Amino acid sequence: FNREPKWDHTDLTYRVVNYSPDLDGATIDDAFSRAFGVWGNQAPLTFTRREQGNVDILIQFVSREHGDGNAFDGQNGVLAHAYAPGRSPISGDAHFDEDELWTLGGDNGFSLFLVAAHEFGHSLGLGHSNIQGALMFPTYAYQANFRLHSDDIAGIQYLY
Ligand SMILES: COc1ccc(S(=O)(=O)[C@H](CC(=O)O)C(F)F)cc1
Ligand SMILES: [Zn+2]
Repeated sequence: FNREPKWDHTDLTYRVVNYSPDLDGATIDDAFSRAFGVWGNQAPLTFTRREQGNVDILIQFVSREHGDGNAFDGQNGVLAHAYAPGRSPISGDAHFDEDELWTLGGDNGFSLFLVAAHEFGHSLGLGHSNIQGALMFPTYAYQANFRLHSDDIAGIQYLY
């Protein structure tokens, strides 16, 4: 998606518009908070959740065509997508495919924490890494004990 360099502020806000039925609300909120923390630990960025009003990063669970011209594809395939920083309303927003089974453990389904951490990388301006093992590598691979790769750290510290 259109690539803006980075946010012009570091106190970022986000709102969870709706929740997946796959996990309870508190678990989803915690997964998103931990996913933002992955990046907040490496750069001078803060992330504040807002219950309503204008925010930088709008988070939604949606399926198929959902109004941005980038329809989701049902179960598997594309799991989520996110928009780069910028001034347009959709800039920074992250959409998660509701046709996936969202979980946290490594068994069936996809880790909402891992996918969110990757998507929020895009929301912050990161592209894909060519290093397998990096969070920003373009394909999903479950990691039981998640660790950010040095390439991910280099990327976020280059930007902020
Ligand atoms: C580890 O996090 C992710 C890996 C792969 C994906 S994806 O397979 O949905 C990817 C979307 C993306 O790169 O964000 C693909 F292009 F559709 C999403 C999150
Ligand atoms: Zn990606």
